[in-house]
Amino acid sequence: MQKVFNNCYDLDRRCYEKFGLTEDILMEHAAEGMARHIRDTCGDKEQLLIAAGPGNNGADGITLARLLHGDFDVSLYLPYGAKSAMAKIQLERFLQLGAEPVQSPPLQADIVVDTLFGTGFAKPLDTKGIDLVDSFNGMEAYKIACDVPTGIDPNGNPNPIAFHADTTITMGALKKALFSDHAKPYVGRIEVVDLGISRTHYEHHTDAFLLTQEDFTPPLRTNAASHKGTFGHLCVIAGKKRGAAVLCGSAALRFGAGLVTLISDRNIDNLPFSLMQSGDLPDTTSAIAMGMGMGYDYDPILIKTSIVEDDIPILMDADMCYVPWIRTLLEKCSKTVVTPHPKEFSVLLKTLEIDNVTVSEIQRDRFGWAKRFSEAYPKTVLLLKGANTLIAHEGIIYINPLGTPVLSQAGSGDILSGLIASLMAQGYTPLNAAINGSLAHALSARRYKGANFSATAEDLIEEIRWLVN
Ligand SMILES: NC(=O)C1=CN([C@@H]2O[C@H](COP(=O)(O)OP(=O)(O)OC[C@H]3O[C@@H](n4cnc5c(N)ncnc54)[C@H](O)[C@@H]3O)[C@@H](O)[C@H]2O)[C@H](O)CC1
Repeated sequence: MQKVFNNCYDLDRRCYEKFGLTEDILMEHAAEGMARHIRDTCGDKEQLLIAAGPGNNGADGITLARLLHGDFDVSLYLPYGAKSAMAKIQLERFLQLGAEPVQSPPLQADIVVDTLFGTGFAKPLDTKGIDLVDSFNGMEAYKIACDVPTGIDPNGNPNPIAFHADTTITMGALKKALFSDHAKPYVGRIEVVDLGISRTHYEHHTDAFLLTQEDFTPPLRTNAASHKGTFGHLCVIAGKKRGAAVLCGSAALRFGAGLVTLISDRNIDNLPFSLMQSGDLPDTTSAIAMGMGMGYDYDPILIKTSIVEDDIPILMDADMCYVPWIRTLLEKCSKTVVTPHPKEFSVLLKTLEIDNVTVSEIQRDRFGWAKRFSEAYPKTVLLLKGANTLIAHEGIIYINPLGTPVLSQAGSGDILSGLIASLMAQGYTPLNAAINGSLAHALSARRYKGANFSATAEDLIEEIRWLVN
């Protein structure tokens, strides 16, 4: 897990006060990090265009121009001039080389480094900025963004457009803006550069963490004297669209639940042999999944009472966001996970009378809304689906950036529910179940070898068998 911050201004200040570093030292390391990346990965390329803005993001770029001048054919372009104190100092140092900034950017370059605006990006790009970013995006070049791609605002939204980076080299620590859904197409690969001090020392407290593959803890079986009851009994409520419950149950079984029963008052035809069905909740139930394909008029009487009385761990997806009695479960049960996509989340916020917001308002501030929900319902783990899935609990947010377009497929959400509920049935805490279920979902998609448009829900379930670490 890596720490993620709103921005680095407080961390920089702490560096000056606690470790006696200066802005100049930090900046030299920022630029040296970019220079190292360019030397290591672009040794065969010659023409380097650096577009530098007026502030310290631009100052990083001017510093980079000095570091690489002589080794590369450097064009330094300053469309807004050099305005911050450090930008002026760095420009003076650049001029001492006998070099000059160019008056207009070359039409083509091998490498384009965007150092126009970083964490100080404060208002929409003006026409000049839009035209520049647009022309850079159209170039066939290797594109590097310094800290944050220009145009991405602090909430991670292109405003109104953004630099399309192949790689973003971010300074000191990861920033939330890089992990919004809207920023995902723009950031490319993300690298963090140390600023004269290890990240361990540079980073401080935060409320957000980035999940990596190394965080994945699969439910490997270590108990040699086990039996099927050792690994829990998941019950999936099968409502109107029974296929959703079958996919959920099949994924849960594949991910290690000892027993999976579909609960329905009607016979379910063509059920896979490994899934059971029942009209009532069995006494051995160790977790419940409900909502997927359930419909909005499901009669909860019996089920709701047993869930609440026995405080059974429960995963709620999809249609559960629409039913007012979700509130009882969220308030009375101590182990709950809710897994909406943005539209369902908008409905859920309304159902729970937290707020009335549109899907696009949610998508423009996913971190903010996820945090707000988790503060209103601290016992519940929220998993907000998206290109970068967010998992929120007690105001802390975990980001899963590993999802791919392979997952944009009917049934994919039912599988995610099954993976998480399977772990809940096996005794994982709701938070660990949400984290590991979400990682398993993304890693299955990454393992899939077919064309990225071709995976069906069944294909994803097949991939689960290979998730050993
Ligand atoms: N630890 C670190 O992250 C370090 C980061 N460094 C770099 O410094 C920038 C942040 O610098 P700052 O001067 O605060 O902000 P910017 O350069 O991003 O921009 C500020 C500058 O731009 C003007 N401005 C803002 N938005 C717009 C706009 N849309 N149109 C026109 N002008 C705009 C604003 O008024 C200011 O003049 C960070 O990203 C890193 O790259 C340092 O290297 C130290 C360590």
